Parts: sequence; structure tokens; C-alpha cells
Amino acid sequence: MSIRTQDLVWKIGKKIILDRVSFEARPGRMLGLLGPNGSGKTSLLRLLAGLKRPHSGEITLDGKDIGSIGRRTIAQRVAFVEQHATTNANLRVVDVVKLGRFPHRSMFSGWTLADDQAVEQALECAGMIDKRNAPWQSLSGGEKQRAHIARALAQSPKELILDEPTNHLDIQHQISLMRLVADLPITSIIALHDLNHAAMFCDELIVMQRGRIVASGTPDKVMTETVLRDVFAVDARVETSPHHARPHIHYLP
Ligand SMILES: Nc1ncnc2c1ncn2[C@@H]1O[C@H](COP(=O)(O)OP(=O)(O)OP(=O)(O)O)[C@@H](O)[C@H]1O
Repeated sequence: MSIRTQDLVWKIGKKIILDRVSFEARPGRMLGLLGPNGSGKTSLLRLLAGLKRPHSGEITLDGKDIGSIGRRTIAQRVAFVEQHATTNANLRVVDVVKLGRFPHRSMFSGWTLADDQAVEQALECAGMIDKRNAPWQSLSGGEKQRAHIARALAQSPKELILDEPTNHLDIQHQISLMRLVADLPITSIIALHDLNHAAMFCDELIVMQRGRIVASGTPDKVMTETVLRDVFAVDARVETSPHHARPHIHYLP
């Protein structure tokens, strides 16, 4: 067990945004969070990262209620890349990535070799070594996105939470990011709009609609023509790809 939720309810005013959401993200697995606009993906991820408290229900990390775990401890193990992550100007890429080490440092500990190694490895993984000294403002949208991911990796998290991390990336970087996350030995939860990428790389999928989980399981169980029609309102045919043996969606014109 890594992250688990039970009957999670979250509201804004009287409006129910998340309605009795229960699921389990298993250790080392990549869980894709799918759903149309406004279905509650970002809200759920923010709760999982400890940024919001549920109105009722429970979120546990390795069996422990997240509400009883200190913020610093959560930051040491859960890394979150938000959809519209922003960063202050006047920093170099490497400085932004170094911020990922912050939860692991105490007032008395200096910068260590282990910190340096984590930063270098994160830059390498995110394909940002060449840009390590570039000023933040000189980066393209996709490069900023990759630098945020490097910062999250530098955090050496046990759980990595990503909200639509591929949305600014060109196709090569979309695929390499999905492959990178799939190959990480840690638990990841990733909100995505590209259903084919989700089916291709994720171990398990959750589909949300109006704040509820309406389907969950392995991609071959979840990615059905019925789900595509009823939840995403598209006509499509789904076949098992002869190239990668995962479901592949053909959208119909
Ligand atoms: N600050 C807010 N005030 C009022 N309603 C909000 C607020 N934030 C989110 N909502 C509502 O909560 C619901 C879920 O939004 P959320 O951003 O979690 O969805 P999402 O699935 O991530 O959407 P998208 O795919 O568009 O990013 C939506 O109906 C949205 O309008």
C-alpha cells in the first residue's frame, strides 16, 4: 500500500467536487487519472499532496492518516508538479531543481554530496543537463515543465503526483516523459488527457466523471468503447495494438 483513499468527499461551498472517492495506488506502479474537464482530477491530486483537507473520508500514506503526518514529512516523500506550476524569475534551472532538496535539509546541515547527486540525476532524467545554467525566463513552456519535473525528481519522492505533465511538451518529450515515469521504481499518479498515452504507459487507470470514480482497473479493462462514449462523449473503436499489446483508441470522425 502506498497512497490509499477511502470515501473521500471534498466540497467548495455546498458544491460537491469529490464524491466518495476510494482507490489505492500501489507501490511502484503508475496510476493514470482520467476524466473530462472539470471531473475533479486536479482537486483530487491537491488533496493527495496534502494541500487541501477532505471534508470527510480518509487519505493514508503507507496506512497512516495524512492528517496526522507533518507537512515536512509529507514533503520528504510526496512530490507534486501542478498543472500551472510557476517559479520566480531570476533563477537558473539548476537553482530551481535544487529547491527539490529543501524538505530533506535541516537548519544545521549544509549542502551535501547526496544533494548534488540527486540534482544531477534529476536533471539527467528530465533531459535538462544542457540547460542547467539557463536563466528560467529563457526557457520554453515545455522546458519549464521538464525543469519542474526535475525539481520533483530531485526531491527523491516515494510518491510522484503529476497534473497533466505532458500538456506543453512536443511529442518526443511527451513519450519520453511517460516512459521515464513508467520506469521509475516509485508510485506515480498522473492526470492525463491523452487516453492512448495513458493506456500505453500506465499500469492502472481511474476514470472520473463529475467527482466520482466511474471506472478503474488495468487499461484493457477500463479503456472500452462504452467508457469512451458514456464518459468522454466520443465515438471510438478500441483494439489491442499489435505493436505494444496495449489498448489503442481509434477516434471516429
Ligand atoms: N476555486 C473554485 N471555485 C469553484 N469551483 C471550483 C474551484 N476549483 C474547482 N472548481 C470546480 O471543481 C470541479 C473540478 O475541477 P478540477 O479542476 O478538479 O477538474 P479537472 O478534472 O482537473 O479539470 P481539467 O481537466 O479541466 O483540468 C469543476 O466543476 C470546477 O469548476
